[in-house]
Amino acid sequence: MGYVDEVYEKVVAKNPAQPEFHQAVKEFLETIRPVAERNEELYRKNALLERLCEPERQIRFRVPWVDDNGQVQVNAGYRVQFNSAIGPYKGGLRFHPSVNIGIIKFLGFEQIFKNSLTGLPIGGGKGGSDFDPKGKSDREVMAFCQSFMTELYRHIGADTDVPAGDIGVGGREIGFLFGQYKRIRDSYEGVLTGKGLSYGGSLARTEATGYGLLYFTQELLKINNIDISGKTAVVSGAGNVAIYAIQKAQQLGVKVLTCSDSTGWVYDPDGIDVAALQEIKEVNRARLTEYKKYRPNSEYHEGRGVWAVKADIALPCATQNELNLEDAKTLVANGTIAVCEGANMPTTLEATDYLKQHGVIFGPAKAANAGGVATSALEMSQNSERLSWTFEEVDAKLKQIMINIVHNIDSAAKEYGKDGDYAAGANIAGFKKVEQAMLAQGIV
Ligand SMILES: NC(=O)C1=CN([C@@H]2O[C@H](COP(=O)(O)OP(=O)(O)OC[C@H]3O[C@@H](n4cnc5c(N)ncnc54)[C@H](OP(=O)(O)O)[C@@H]3O)[C@@H](O)[C@H]2O)C=CC1
Ligand SMILES: O=C(O)CCC(=O)C(=O)O
Repeated sequence: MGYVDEVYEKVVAKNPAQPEFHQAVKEFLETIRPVAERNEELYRKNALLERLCEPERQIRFRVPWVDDNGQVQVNAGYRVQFNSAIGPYKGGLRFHPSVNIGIIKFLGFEQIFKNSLTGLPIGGGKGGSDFDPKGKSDREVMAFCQSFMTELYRHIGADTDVPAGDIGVGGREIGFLFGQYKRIRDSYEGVLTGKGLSYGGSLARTEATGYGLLYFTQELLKINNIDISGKTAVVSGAGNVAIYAIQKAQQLGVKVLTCSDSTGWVYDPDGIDVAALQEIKEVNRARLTEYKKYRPNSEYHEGRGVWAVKADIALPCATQNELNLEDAKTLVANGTIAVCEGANMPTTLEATDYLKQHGVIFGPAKAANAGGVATSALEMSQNSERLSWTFEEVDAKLKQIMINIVHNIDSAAKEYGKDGDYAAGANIAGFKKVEQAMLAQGIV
């Protein structure tokens, strides 16, 4: 048994019943195996991989709040501060009933390497709660956010840990969280990103993850001598990432045929109408069943099904493990040329292997969706210098960051004899910088 296998076994033994965390660690360790073998003595002596897989700090706390009927409710809150070797902890907050410590740890672990790939000085962290904002009044969401921040504030700060949004946490939630932090700390600082434009937010942060995904996909296809323009795409999700991925795809000449939420999915043969989607999801917080009212030619189906629609490009933008082996087989049978991940870990390990074995260009999440956190880091820069950049400035920087990521992961894959394996390239390139910083900083 080699070093990486030993480390994986220890992680599973020390963190029982956390399948998503195990999956993320396994995917990472398998792909950096050649680097670990080349440096085995050094890594073993410094327990480098063992330290990398152990969060620097993890916090779980009670979040009590009162609902509109006067009933007290209790949720669990989490923040996992995974690795600060290259900068303050940075990563989103997820509010969804499925949240548990294993989910937050997988997300925090991925965030370490994603943030490294951006080239910006940000460490990895993630947090959230099993609170479900769906169906709650604005007052209930505010009560929850205030209670959540009443504990979280003591662990975060502009130079310590800077949370942002993720599933279930958008502009409304960030506003309530920021207001409570400022009130408790009496400090107006860039402690959160994804803020509103009137109180320190950055232009283009709302669009950044989706736009970045498309800049990444465009460049990845380009280095494979394929022009993105004129292609068709299937997208899953109908939230922040999906909406702006669809918008940028259309600007680049791609026809997007589908989107989905947790109850069903839409097929629109004329291309998804982004304005309709924004009104349904961002303004009305409604279900996709509404879409047909805007587009009578479209179809709505209950359940899941977007991967069965034939298209050139697949962009999973909803949640983890939403694209399984059967879906991968369908995509290959349909002649899909590329899968680029907007969501975090949306493709199962078996599906990823199948896609790679069948020549599908695979853009892994930690590279493909890094545009969101990269733009968050640009928001931190603007907050530090107390200036705001124009949309065009931020968007141009975002585009260049995504182009750089494509070339860096391509070179890293080639350097270790894994030409075209961009998942390996992303893990290796992201890891190398963190590894150097950890070794330089001693045993901490
Ligand atoms: N926001 C960001 O900047 C970034 C987000 N990501 C990742 O992108 C993904 C989407 O995030 P984001 O768009 O921000 O989140 P949103 O909450 O805005 O949207 C999430 C979308 O995915 C659907 N969804 C969520 N959970 C499930 C589920 N269990 N099964 C089926 N559908 C589901 C939601 O449907 P419904 O409304 O019905 O729940 C909704 O359409 C996540 O994996 C997130 O971690 C990655 C990088 C940055
Ligand atoms: O903007 C951020 O800090 C984090 C975005 C995020 O949650 C992610 O990259 O998964």
